[in-house]
Amino acid sequence: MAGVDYLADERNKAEFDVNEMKIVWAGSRHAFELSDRISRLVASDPAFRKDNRPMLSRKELFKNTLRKTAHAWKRINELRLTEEEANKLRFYVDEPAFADLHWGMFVPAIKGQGTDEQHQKWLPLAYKMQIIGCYAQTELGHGSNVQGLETTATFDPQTDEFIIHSPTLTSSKWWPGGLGKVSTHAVVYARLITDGKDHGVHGFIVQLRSLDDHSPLPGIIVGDIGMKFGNGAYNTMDNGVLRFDHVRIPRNQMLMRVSQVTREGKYKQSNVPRQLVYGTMVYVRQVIVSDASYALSRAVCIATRYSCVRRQFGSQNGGAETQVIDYKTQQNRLFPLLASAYAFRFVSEWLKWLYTDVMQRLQANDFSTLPEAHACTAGLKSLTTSATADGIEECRKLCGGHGYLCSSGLPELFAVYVPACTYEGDNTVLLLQVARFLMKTVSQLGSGKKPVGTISYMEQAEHLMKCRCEVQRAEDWLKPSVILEVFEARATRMSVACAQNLSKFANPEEGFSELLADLVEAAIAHCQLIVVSKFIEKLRQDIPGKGVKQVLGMLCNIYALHILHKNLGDFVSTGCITSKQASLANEQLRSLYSQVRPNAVALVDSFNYTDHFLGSVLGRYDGNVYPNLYEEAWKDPLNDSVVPDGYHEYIRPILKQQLRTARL
Ligand SMILES: CCC/C=C/C(=O)SCCNC(=O)CCNC(=O)[C@H](O)C(C)(C)COP(=O)([O-])OP(=O)([O-])OC[C@H]1O[C@@H](n2cnc3c(N)ncnc32)[C@H](O)[C@@H]1OP(=O)([O-])[O-]
Ligand SMILES: Cc1cc2nc3c(=O)[nH]c(=O)nc-3n(C[C@H](O)[C@H](O)[C@H](O)COP(=O)(O)OP(=O)(O)OC[C@H]3O[C@@H](n4cnc5c(N)ncnc54)[C@H](O)[C@@H]3O)c2cc1C
Repeated sequence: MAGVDYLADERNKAEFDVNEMKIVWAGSRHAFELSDRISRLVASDPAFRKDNRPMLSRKELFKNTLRKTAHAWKRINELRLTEEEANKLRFYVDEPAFADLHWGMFVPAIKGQGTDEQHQKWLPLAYKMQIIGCYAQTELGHGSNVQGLETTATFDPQTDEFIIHSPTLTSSKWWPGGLGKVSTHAVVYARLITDGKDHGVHGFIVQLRSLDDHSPLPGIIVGDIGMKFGNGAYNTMDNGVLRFDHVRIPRNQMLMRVSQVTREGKYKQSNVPRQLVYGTMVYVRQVIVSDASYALSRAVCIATRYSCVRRQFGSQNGGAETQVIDYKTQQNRLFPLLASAYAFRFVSEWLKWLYTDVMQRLQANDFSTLPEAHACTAGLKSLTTSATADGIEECRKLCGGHGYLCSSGLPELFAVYVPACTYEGDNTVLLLQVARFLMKTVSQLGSGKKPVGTISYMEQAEHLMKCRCEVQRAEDWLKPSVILEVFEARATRMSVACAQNLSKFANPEEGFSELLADLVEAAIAHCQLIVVSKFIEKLRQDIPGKGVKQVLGMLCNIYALHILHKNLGDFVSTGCITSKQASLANEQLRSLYSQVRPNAVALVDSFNYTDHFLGSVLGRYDGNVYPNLYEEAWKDPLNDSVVPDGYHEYIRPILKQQLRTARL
């Protein structure tokens, strides 16, 4: 029956204004309207169909992606979309493609590390896509250890050129998205060598392919690195391999904002920190935090709607069975993920602000907030992507058997998403960067250098080391001040314990290596505190709309108390809370689940996702799951014929043989 809303009862239960919540989720009325308009534009365009992806061979899949990307570019130009609108359009097309790296890394690398003259030369070409670029940093032998990269860029003063070379197999560039089959150019990271001296890794703009016939330029070997995890999924992307055999580029193609090589071959450093060479990664990590909230919210939307449709057990006197969402176990698995999606959304908004602020300061030669920006982007990238990858898989399990079908949308979402735990910095490696920042902060306590920003809580380290949680009743756990203090105390105590253990080692690096696992846990505690505190800050703002602030308050408490519950070891062993207070937190959590329950579907409707974007039969807006699931099955190519290909070759002979055996 077309047009029936099977989730209408659920929607009627909502205790808040969904339209206002949509605006809170989008960030502003403008952002909501833009996003709503562009998502509908994409959903209504048959060229952006994506349900057939898992069935396509790699070649068909890739060509399809090229077609869609070209169509998207055509629409962007025809409709004269702004940069913000074009980004949204690519987001809703929902297919990883070379263009993501062109716009997301190649252009930002030139912007961030190039000089004004380089901007003038390269950016107009890139903006018009007259050249297509990628970000070629990682090599076969080294990804995390950027300082260990082996590709060389040797200055030749005779010709005023750099010679780009891959001296070993392990120096082959390996992984860059868009490199394998599409990019005409790349920002290549290579060791700069002048006059026999190695100045470390720097960025260079290198042309890879002819702009006439797309063939690789002389001295360049380039190709795709092969199939990746999952059907469809990230295989739409041409992650590539690249080798250079003494390829010459003009001197002015070294990105020279951070350091320069003069005509005479002298190496000079600008008045800016060397770490700005890593600037593109900071930018992208910030974007990845935002993407985490979208990916998790998408999975949660599917699992929540389906959990309301799905009924199992509990029928009394012939009545309806229980909706699976009403099982406390389902709620205990689902609602913290729902809360996390909102938490990540708000922390990503704050992180975007932090990044913009750092960029403005950099323009004014103020580099003081760079270390904090690095620690926050690295730590939050790690925390949110790990939680999202695990969360998508949990949502799949929350949908029972049907979650395993591609038509649920969850397998592909997981396969596309899970490399986010690795790219832009392996999550453990990034947490260790946060840990270094924490250890440095602890070592400076009492030195007169005040910790600022997200680490300013450490200023109260003396108090936080000995304070006792005041909770006596379950409701006390609803006080933001109580939650903040226990999270601050836990983070401080874990960092200080690591610092104390480190001080037992004569060699600090040796101590750091020995304590890696503890350091990672301290870093996670610090990052979880940031997420909790930014959610609480959000709630201190004026949020209009009936019931909106109240329901967000519930989600904030669910996020914090669930983390507390899952990490009780930390909170209890560091003496931040007692086991009695832990059980009161759990009691409060159960009560919060009951309060959120009637709002669950409305909370996922607030993401405002179209059925096209969700790409899930289980997560359909109208909840009409079963007939569509049934219909979807018949679309599988295996069902094109009643008797499968291979029957005569393989099935029939077995059956015949069994028949003979049976007769014997
Ligand atoms: C969408 C999908 C596309 C995917 C694309 C990709 O994956 S692209 C490929 C993505 N690839 C990756 O993500 C690779 C991951 N690996 C890396 O990012 C780095 O090699 C590293 C950070 C792990 C180590 O760095 P290192 O060997 O230099 O060693 P070190 O630890 O000694 O640090 C020295 C100092 O620099 C500081 N600092 C460091 N980074 C930054 C920064 N970004 N900003 C500012 N500062 C930074 C650090 O705090 C320290 O400061 P201190 O204490 O002296 O004041
Ligand atoms: C889908 C995808 C797309 C990508 N796109 C690009 C791109 O466009 N451009 C680009 O340049 N690169 C790209 N990459 C590469 C990516 O950035 C690297 O794979 C990533 O930075 C991890 O580095 P690695 O592979 O060297 O991992 P490794 O560092 O080899 O990690 C292996 C294991 O060692 C551990 N480990 C490593 N170092 C330490 C340490 N110091 N302490 C403790 N444990 C450690 C890690 O935690 C991990 O468990 C992409 C990768 C993927 C998967």
